[in-house]
Amino acid sequence: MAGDASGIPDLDQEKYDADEQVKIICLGDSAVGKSKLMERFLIDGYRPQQLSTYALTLYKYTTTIDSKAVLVDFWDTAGQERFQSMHPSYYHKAHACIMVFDVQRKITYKNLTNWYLELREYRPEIPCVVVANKIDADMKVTQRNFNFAKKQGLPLYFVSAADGTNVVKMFKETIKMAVSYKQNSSDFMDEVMRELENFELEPKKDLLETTEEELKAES
Ligand SMILES: Nc1nc2c(ncn2[C@@H]2O[C@H](COP(=O)(O)OP(=O)(O)OP(=O)(O)O)[C@@H](O)[C@H]2O)c(=O)[nH]1
Ligand SMILES: [Mg+2]
Repeated sequence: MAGDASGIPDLDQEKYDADEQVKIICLGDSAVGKSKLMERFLIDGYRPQQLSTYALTLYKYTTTIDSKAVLVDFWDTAGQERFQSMHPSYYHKAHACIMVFDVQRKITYKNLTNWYLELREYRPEIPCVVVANKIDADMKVTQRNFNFAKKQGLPLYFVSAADGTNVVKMFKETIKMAVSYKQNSSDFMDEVMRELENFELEPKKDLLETTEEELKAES
């Protein structure tokens, strides 16, 4: 979307208006349905912003939590299997992670271990949810035990991007966790970032005024 007359892009204006801003990343093998899940959730206020034609899509979403305006940046990537791992900047300052596997392909479940290890290398404490996608293809899978989530103490959601089952619930709960993490995290770097964000510059003294006063004082 084009910027307004003052030349300030809309996205910056949104950032300015928000009380809180969080970044949520999405991990998982190729074709597990990461992008389809985002599209399903954002279908009403859908505004993808293609930062790179190659690997990264950034989705903006605004919502209200406890009467505060929250701006969510969802980060989605493509073709991850080609890289085996993500660039560190993908994890940088993320406040929550959605880790997706495809209930129809066992290997995508097995690979969660690798994704999780990498996530924890960069973001040891952020909330992470495990998402079993494509349950529309076989509802029986919801009876199966997917121990990875239980073992790691992570919430598990059975969802379908195709028919929408649990998609809104999963995203809304993840956003809440991200906001709560951002506000309460005891991670040192996060605390520094929080301080910097809340830091307001003192009104600058008019330089000319100062000079005149100083001149008077001197004379
Ligand atoms: N049956 C079914 N198919 C799905 C579902 N979600 C995604 N798909 C299909 O799975 C394929 C991959 O979905 P994407 O969302 O592109 O997967 P991705 O994880 O973003 O893949 P990359 O961008 O390559 O990392 C597409 O053909 C989708 O139509 C679902 O809930 N049910
Ligand atoms: Mg994708």
